[in-house]
Amino acid sequence: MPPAGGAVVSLRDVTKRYPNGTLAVEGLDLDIAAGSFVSLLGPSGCGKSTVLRMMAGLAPLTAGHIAWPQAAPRLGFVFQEPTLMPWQTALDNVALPLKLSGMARAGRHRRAREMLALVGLAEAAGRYPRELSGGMKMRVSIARALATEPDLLLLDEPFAALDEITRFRLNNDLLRLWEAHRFSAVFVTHSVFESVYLSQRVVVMAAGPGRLFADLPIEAPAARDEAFRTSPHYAALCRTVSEALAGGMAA
Ligand SMILES: Nc1ncnc2c1ncn2[C@@H]1O[C@H](COP(=O)(O)OP(=O)(O)OP(=O)(O)O)[C@@H](O)[C@H]1O
Repeated sequence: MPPAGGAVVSLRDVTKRYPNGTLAVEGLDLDIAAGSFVSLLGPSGCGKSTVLRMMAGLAPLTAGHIAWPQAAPRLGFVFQEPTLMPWQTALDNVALPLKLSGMARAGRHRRAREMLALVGLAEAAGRYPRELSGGMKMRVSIARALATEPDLLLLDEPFAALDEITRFRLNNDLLRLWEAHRFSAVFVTHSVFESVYLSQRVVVMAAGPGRLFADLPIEAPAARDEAFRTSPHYAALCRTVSEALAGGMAA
């Protein structure tokens, strides 16, 4: 099967077996439409992180292939832990990927300041990670991932360790960033509520081995806000996704 038209990435019959014999993912076909926000949802161990890591080139495939229809797409990765360098300021942490790509100091600092402003941390540029809250550290991590203007942003449960209020706020911030910049996003989560709130599409995976169980479009208003979060429509969508997840867990 060729890559789907308009896809930023296409996985075809992708299988991953780890060296210890664990079959983490088997026969996965998945196309991510350019500019879309897709959540990967599923029980612990169903292979969500493995899929993301294979897309990022951090884990080799055992079989199948991953096609990138657009030449040399830029990728950004946001991990569950913010993974900031403790001895560098927020500004230098955000500027790091730009430094690695060879951008001169003045240019990368200018860009890093813009990115920190985008995530609401303009005032914290000179602070070290130990001086930032968990939510602020995650904002720095997102700013760092966006600094290289990625075509595809891969997020692996970025908000799982945060309290609910911070999580809701960062959900909104991430959506605003996505609306403004329209990068493609693949967001791994355990949370039905988060997946429905953020996504245009929720891909439910089942375990043993990891595979695609359900593929659900989320037909909801373009503006996702607190009114949407408390609407009957949101509740109904969450119920549908929740039932698919229960089916995937029983499968
Ligand atoms: N480096 C590794 N070596 C061996 N097995 C691994 C490795 N990484 C993951 N696995 C196994 O592969 C399977 C899929 O793991 P993965 O982390 O992709 O799942 P997940 O759905 O992201 O889980 P979680 O939601 O708990 O993070 C699990 O059985 C896990 O134990």
